Amino acid sequence: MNTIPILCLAIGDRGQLDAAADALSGWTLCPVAGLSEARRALRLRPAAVGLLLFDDAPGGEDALDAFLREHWYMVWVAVFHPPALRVPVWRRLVQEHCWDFHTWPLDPVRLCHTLGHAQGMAALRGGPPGGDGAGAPGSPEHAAGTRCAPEGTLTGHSAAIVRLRSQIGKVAGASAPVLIWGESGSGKELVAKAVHLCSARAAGPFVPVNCGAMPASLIQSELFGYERGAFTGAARDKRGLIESAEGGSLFLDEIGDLPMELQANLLRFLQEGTICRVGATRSVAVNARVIAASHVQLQQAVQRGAFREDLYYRLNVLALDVPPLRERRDDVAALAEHFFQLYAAERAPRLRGFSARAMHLLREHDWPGNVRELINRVRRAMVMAEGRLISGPDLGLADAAAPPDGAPLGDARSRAERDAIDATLSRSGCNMTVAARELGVSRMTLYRLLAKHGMTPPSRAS
Ligand SMILES: Nc1ncnc2c1ncn2[C@@H]1O[C@H](COP(=O)(O)OP(=O)(O)OP(=O)(O)O)[C@@H](O)[C@H]1O
Repeated sequence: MNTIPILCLAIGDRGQLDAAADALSGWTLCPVAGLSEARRALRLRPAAVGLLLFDDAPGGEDALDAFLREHWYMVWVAVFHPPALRVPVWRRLVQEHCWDFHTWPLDPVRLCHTLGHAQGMAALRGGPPGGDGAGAPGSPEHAAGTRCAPEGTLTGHSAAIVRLRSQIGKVAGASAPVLIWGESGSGKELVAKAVHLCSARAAGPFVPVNCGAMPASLIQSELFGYERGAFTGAARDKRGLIESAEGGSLFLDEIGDLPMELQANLLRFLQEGTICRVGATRSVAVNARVIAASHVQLQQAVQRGAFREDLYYRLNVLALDVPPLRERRDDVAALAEHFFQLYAAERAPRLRGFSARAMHLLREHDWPGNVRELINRVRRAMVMAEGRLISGPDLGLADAAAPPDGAPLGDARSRAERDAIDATLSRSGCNMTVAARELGVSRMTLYRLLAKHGMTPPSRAS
């Protein structure tokens, strides 16, 4: 008997449930007819695999589409009569949401085989958010005897994200500093929060500090605090951000931007667990875990003499790499759907989702601004779209013009990127902030792109 439950959902004729039960006698099925019953059943008992049964020409494809989007983390296997697939909307539903399909009448041996594979697939994905998939019997995390960051904290089910979730679980159980590397907008802060939330410090504070955004003149007093009279204007004692992370985690974003003199103070804190407020004569003990992040390889900064080597080794005990979005294209659809739901309040009421072409273009795009760029494009499209489905142009993703004969694809992409930057900069009056926002990337990324294409940054301040 296979005891892992499979949701068996009949759309249309309820008799399909009996036929499925006959074919799958050794399985634990949760039979439901219709979407309301399915939602109720999943609330009571989450399932990682669903069998979707439908007959010839069922109605309600919009509601089913919404239901399947809501339960995107499940692995779905469809069973239908072949004529149903002559209806384009049903063909699209199966194509978009189902991992495999069978046709009536059922072949029990083949179906058992498929469902076994579907369960294996579900275990790899980590299972339902808040359900018993992540770390559940049969899942890789369970086999490895480790905790795993819950799926809800990081959307995606690509192999890279499944691996990252498992690494977060392991790192969270330790107490050493963590160093997170990843391109701008790839999700470093989200990963840092996941480490904190999965750790024994979850009940304590998570204090983020962007070392790159703080003026050098303020950063020492902000981080370490000060005593009354330490400098003009210091009318009373003030705790710094490190002290306010007591019992929790201190997230130092863009650690590579920390001025040299403060790197020494941070090193002392990591070695001794104490800090000295500005103007103080005594040090105070602080119990906070340091999680640092950088979008530049710190080792190169060490070689340039811009980052202390001893601090680098002290921080680089547990390292996590957040892969850029272009290296986990399998996550793009799930992320786009996630943000579509997240910002549902902003969307035009008639908007139902993404066209298949838009999804294709999202998957093909190179995402220099990573997940942040995806958020910006989806939010803008949700406001600007005029049809029922978001199209490629709504997302600012037009089909790339065919490259001239013989031109490699890389050249065409590069030319299109350069043209887009050029046009946006001139539209924005050479304002880097406005242009970066319009392109859906950070200012930092825009500067990097300009350097990559040998373009000169505009001279006016922005
Ligand atoms: N896997 C994910 N699932 C859901 N949201 C994500 C995911 N990855 C990133 N995000 C979202 O994308 C945005 C950018 O992520 P985040 O701020 O963590 O990136 P970052 O690498 O720290 O960026 P920067 O280097 O610019 O500081 C945030 O709104 C974050 O919530």
